[in-house]
Amino acid sequence: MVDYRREGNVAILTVNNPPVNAISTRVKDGIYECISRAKNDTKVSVIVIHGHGKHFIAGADIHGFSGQRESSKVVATLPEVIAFMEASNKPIVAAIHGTALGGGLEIAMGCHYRIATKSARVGQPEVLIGILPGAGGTQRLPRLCGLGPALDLISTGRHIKAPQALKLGIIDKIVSDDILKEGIAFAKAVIDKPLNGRRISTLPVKDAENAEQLISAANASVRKRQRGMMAPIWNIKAVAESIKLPFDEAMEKEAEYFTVLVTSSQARALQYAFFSERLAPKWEVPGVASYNTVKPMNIKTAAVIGAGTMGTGIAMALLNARIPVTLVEQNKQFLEKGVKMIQDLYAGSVRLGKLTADQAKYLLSNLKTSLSYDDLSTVDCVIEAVYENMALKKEIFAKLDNACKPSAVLCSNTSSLDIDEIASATKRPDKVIGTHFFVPAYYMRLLENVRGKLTSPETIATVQSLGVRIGKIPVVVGNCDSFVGNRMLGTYTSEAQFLLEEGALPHEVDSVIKDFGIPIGAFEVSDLSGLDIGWRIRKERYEKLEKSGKKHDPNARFINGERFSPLGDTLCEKGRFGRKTGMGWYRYEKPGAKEPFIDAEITTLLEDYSKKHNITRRKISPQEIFERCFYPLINEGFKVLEDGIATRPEDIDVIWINGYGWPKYTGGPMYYANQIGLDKIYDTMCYYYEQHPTSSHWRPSALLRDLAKQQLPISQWGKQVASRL
Ligand SMILES: CCC/C=C/C(=O)SCCNC(=O)CCNC(=O)[C@H](O)C(C)(C)COP(=O)([O-])OP(=O)([O-])OC[C@H]1O[C@@H](n2cnc3c(N)ncnc32)[C@H](O)[C@@H]1OP(=O)([O-])[O-]
Repeated sequence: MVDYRREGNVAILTVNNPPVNAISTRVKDGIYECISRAKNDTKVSVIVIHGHGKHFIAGADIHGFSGQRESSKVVATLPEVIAFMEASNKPIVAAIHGTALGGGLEIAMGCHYRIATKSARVGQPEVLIGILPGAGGTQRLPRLCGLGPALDLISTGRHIKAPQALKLGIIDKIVSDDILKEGIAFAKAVIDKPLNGRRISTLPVKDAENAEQLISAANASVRKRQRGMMAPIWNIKAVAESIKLPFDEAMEKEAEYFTVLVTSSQARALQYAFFSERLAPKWEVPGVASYNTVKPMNIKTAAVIGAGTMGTGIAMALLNARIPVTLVEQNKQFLEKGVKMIQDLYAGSVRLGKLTADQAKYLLSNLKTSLSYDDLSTVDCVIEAVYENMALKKEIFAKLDNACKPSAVLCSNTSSLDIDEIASATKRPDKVIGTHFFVPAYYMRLLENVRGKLTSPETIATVQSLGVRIGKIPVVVGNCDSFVGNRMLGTYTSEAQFLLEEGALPHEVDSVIKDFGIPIGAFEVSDLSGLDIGWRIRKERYEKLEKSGKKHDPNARFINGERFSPLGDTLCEKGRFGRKTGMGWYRYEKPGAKEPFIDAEITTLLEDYSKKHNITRRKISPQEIFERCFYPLINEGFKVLEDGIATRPEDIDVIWINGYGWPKYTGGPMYYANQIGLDKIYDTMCYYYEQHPTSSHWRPSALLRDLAKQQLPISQWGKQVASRL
């Protein structure tokens, strides 16, 4: 785990714990033993510590916080090992490449010098997994780079690159990529330098005079940006101790706060989410294939059909990953508008300093445009992103099938339509797959990849690997109406509207949702994305219904015996499409404005609606709003697993965290269900099903019923689910 060798008078410690040199108990013990050996070796004058493989050290082993810990051969804890390193009379140099994160940066701060390659990144990301830098990071970082930057880095968990770390004083020098050679040379040059000023724990905290202001600004920022999360608050509290107490006493406080966090349910949930996000690309379709049995095709060029918001966003996601894109539209005007959208967004990134003008120019140079599918004969992959209309999509796929080379993968960005039916328009259904991106597609990390009945494992592997390449978290799901995310969302939006029929107002429902931690309420999001989008899909369904001989009544509160709320249609008929028309479930100052206001017209509309349908309006408690919005959603997640549409509960949680703003610190709907208790959810579902027998989303899932009896942790019942498929 940690190798020791000597080159002349330089002891070289190599941390070797693939894949990221995480600090397991054995790594910690190894470092302690090797430092002891170097201290005792009279031939050694200086010590270099570096990492084997791609990283210096990416932090403590996250498995160790919730799983069983290995027993330690040495008594020292990580903070003690770091103190032991700092106290060494032989200089220690941390030679950093890849990343020095969390405990990795804390170890580097226990060294007397830190050098790094230009591309190396450092940070204290513990907050993102619900804990704090409990090996002295909250005390050494403010001494090293100042209170302000330390509060920022520790409370946000963001990584910074070596040049910025150098400016902040976190590292001493940027060196070439031959990190070990550089480390040895640097070590030799500092052998005789005095160490007193190099022991960070002995230094005063920089910018301590502005402490009050900096701490209150950090707290205000956390309240705004990381609402509901307990770790950022405790991280700030721990850093604040650095200006109140001497180092050793502040370390005791750090340890105390660390214990509070590491045992919290938020930390467990965040760590579960960390591993779930890394599991998602490793797809598995039981009985069919999995990521480690199939090789993806290499996508060198791509095309996007449709230059609207979705199409341009997808094109940018591909361009950002250096994949040349041909953007196709049906007329010049739409195409020009789309290109302008892309140019404007890149110009914005340049203004914000996220890209240089040259980088933006380079990215745009990979964008081609076309009005003809004839230009797509050589592309490896096409992503269709036109509006949701089956006839149109089938027409496009038939044309693509003729225009593209036989090996090209054809993807649809549909958010709800049947992939098999789309694929049936082609002679290559094995190469057709759904790639459901989320708005804005260049930013949102989720990619829901929908496999059809005939989609080949190679096609699944290709879009999964493309997803990773363009910086997404790709999740494979099966084909059903609205797939996983939107299928579950359907229960939540329906129930939110039923609550309005019975007495709640949009802002009351939204505030319960936001209090739970979802950043935007159901009605706010509906106004944001536009009520007309769902209306168009529903109108297509009504037309289908009418074609099958059933007349659709616009006032109907039931469709095929199933409870339905026509409120969304009513609003659309009044031109209330949401933010874009300045009115939807809320009122806005003007079309396009962002801030929603409670609209008395909506209150009257709801009261009239309830009267017309003989519904006695009542005050609905936040608890009932919560259960009615979220329990059917969770239950639908179990149905999705039951149907084999998702194969793992972790995938559902990843979808909800990354596509729908589900608070990560609750782990996602499936993990959260376990925390509430599956038996409690099941009983509540039964209760509401009795009250609302015409809403099938209240019918409890059989899987939920079975699992409710067993009371197992999610990791165990997740395996049971997979073995049933
Ligand atoms: C008192 C103690 C105080 C200190 C606390 C801490 O340090 S807390 C820690 C503070 N540090 C952090 O929070 C850093 C967390 N890590 C990261 O941010 C990124 O992994 C990365 C930037 C290091 C590499 O990104 P990348 O996109 O190149 O790669 P990737 O992300 O896909 O990971 C590759 C594999 O490594 C695995 N794995 C990774 N890290 C850890 C870990 N610490 N542990 C265990 N495993 C870890 C990961 O699961 C995956 O495994 P798989 O699926 O192949 O079996």
